[in-house]
Amino acid sequence: MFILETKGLNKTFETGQGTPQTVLKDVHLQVSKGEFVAIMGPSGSGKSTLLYTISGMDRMTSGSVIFKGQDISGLSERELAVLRLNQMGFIFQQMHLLKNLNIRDNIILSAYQAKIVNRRTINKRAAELMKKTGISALAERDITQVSGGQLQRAAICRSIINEPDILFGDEPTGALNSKAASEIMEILIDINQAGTTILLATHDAKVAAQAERVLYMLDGSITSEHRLGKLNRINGDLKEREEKLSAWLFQLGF
Ligand SMILES: Nc1ncnc2c1ncn2[C@@H]1O[C@H](COP(=O)(O)OP(=O)(O)OP(=O)(O)O)[C@@H](O)[C@H]1O
Repeated sequence: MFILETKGLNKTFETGQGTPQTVLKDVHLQVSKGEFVAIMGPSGSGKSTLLYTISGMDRMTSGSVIFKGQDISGLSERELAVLRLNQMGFIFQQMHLLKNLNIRDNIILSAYQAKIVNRRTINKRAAELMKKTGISALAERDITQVSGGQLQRAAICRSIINEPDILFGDEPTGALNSKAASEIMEILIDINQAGTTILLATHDAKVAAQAERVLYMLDGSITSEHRLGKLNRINGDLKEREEKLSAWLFQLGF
């Protein structure tokens, strides 16, 4: 069963200089429930635009996006906002945490807004997530008083507090050193193994090698895909996966 499907998805930006730019071209994508999919491709190939369009943050020009059996192209802005709040999680670099709130309040804010469960449950869930991601001691800190890796952990807690069906990530480890990046990936894999579907864009083969399937985008289209299968954490086959992925990317000229 597909949790997410796009059919003939196109996105054209009006650039203001008279020449519209078509950034997504006839994208057909199918993501199964519980899958972990990475999107790679050169800078400017349309990875971020794809994530924004699929999640309804940006309007598609034509085509359709079917999420959990529902075509979301006809939904109003308000309906899309509710869908995103309740069923989707985002770890995007542009979506900063709020400066006037401490770490805990940043994490719980969207859950209070969603009102799916009561505040007591939300607070309990936030405490569990902070514990799991190792930031419990930082709950009261201002977001300017923690490291980039710690901030990213808080962003992850915030993105999953409403227990989304799907988690979108745009370079979720992009700004981090390699130790912090691999710790974040551990957390994402835990989330995926607990059942959340993950779709993330990355330039980093080490990150993508942990996904089940890697898609390659070129000039607005998905031109190729590489199936790696589920990561076996116990046997630690990451190095081999990374080598296979790098060889594939090399063939594609990446
Ligand atoms: N709001 C916008 N208006 C006009 N053009 C845009 C807009 N957003 C993105 N683009 C253009 O769309 C193309 C794809 O951009 P996008 O950010 O999706 O690529 P990307 O593959 O995510 O790149 P990167 O790896 O550098 O993040 C680029 O040429 C970009 O300039």
